[in-house]
Amino acid sequence: MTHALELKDVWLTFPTAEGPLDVLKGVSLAVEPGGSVAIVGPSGSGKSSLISVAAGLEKPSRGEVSLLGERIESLGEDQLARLRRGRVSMVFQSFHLLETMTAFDNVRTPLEIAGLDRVSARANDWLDRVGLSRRRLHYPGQLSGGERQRVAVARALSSDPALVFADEPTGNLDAESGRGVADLLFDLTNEGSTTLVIVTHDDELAARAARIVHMRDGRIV
Ligand SMILES: Nc1ncnc2c1ncn2[C@@H]1O[C@H](COP(=O)(O)OP(=O)(O)OP(=O)(O)O)[C@@H](O)[C@H]1O
Repeated sequence: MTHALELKDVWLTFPTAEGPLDVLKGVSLAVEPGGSVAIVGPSGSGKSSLISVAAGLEKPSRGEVSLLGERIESLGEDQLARLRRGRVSMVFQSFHLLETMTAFDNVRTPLEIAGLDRVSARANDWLDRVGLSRRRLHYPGQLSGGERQRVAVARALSSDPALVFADEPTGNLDAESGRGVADLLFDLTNEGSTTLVIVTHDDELAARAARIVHMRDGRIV
């Protein structure tokens, strides 16, 4: 595999009442395995759209998307799920934890679904690494924002994925817990061979990535 992620002339167009709206306008991007890339740009410039298309959450209207060496734009849901399972993870601004599950189960369940071994030991180990071993049996509603995001980071990284997409992972956190979550994301992905693609408004956070990609009006500039 030469690239962890490759986009070639990707367009994303939505129908709107005023006619078609081009949200991505011919974006090309190649990310080497093991690196980190920050995507920055003004609000509405297409950063979240880019990450959604790159992660396979949204189909491009035109262009090619390769994830871990495989073209994904014409894959069905099941094929895409199989490709991503345990190898591609997401961290969202709003955490996306399952409220009815403990922190431990939020981390363990995806590992089980991915068919990995030692799922309980891994979940405990990762909760420990993010500093939450004493909160394993707490539900998301019993955790602070920073703690919730640390559970989400443990969940994202516990499968030892090849690629992690993080969309404004510190956007809902105060400066101090944001810094803690950013430290974890960068340190823990650097430790392994995980590629990190992070969307952020925060220049300090972006500066920690090996490479910064600037977006403006649906294009990389
Ligand atoms: N489903 C949709 N239908 C129509 N327009 C959309 C849709 N999704 C996104 N857009 C538009 O696409 C543009 C880019 O949105 P996107 O969320 O990718 O920007 P962003 O750079 O991530 O912004 P922010 O930093 O504010 O999160 C915006 O103008 C948005 O309104």
